[in-house]
Amino acid sequence: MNVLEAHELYRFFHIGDHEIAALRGVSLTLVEGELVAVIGPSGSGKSTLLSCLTGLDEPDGGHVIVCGRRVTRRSEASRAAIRAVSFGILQQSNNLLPHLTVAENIRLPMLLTGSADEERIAELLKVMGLVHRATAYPATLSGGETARAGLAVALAADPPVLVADEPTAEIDRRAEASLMVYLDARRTTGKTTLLATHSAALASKADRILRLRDGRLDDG
Ligand SMILES: Nc1ncnc2c1ncn2[C@@H]1O[C@H](COP(=O)(O)OP(=O)(O)OP(=O)(O)O)[C@@H](O)[C@H]1O
Repeated sequence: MNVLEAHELYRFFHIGDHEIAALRGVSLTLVEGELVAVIGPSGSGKSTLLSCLTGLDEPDGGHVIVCGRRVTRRSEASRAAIRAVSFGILQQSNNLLPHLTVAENIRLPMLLTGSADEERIAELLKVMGLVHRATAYPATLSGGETARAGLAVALAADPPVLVADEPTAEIDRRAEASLMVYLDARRTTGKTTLLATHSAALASKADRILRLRDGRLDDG
């Protein structure tokens, strides 16, 4: 079953008279249980693509469908509602709310989609090596801890689609290995994952690699 579809996405940015075509007609389809990696040089449009897919950004052309619902051309509130139930998102900038502790940040996506599963919170804290930081606030975390906490938040609600921008950029080997175990487990339960990554190790675990160049996908 198709879980995520993008049809002919275009996104332009303007700086003065200069136009940047960040996405130029990107189409893709992800099915249940697929782990797909998007790779491409810096500036090729990976982050823009992920933002448009998850409704964090609105493309200038084309449309996106997740779990049978259109994401694009909707109000911000309705995009946010679809996002909460369909996506776990890890962005390059940290996705932690500053006034909540690590454990509270992990609990929040669960509360938004149902109820908090304290066992799962404990497991995510353990897998990400954050048990001792459960009651810490984001401002007091190291870069690696912030990245791992962000991952735990993205995985918290066991979302149908996990979309992660450079999930291993700031984490060590052990955390990367834990993440890979988690991603494998998602596959076997039919959950879909889309990663933008520069990590060859991570991309090699994917079922499929999509190559982005100057806002267009090569055949992968
Ligand atoms: N808000 C914005 N305003 C102007 N230009 C932007 C904006 N966001 C992205 N761009 C431009 O769009 C292009 C694609 O950027 P994007 O961040 O999607 O690339 P990327 O492949 O994710 O890069 P990286 O691997 O360095 O994170 C780049 O030329 C970038 O400078």
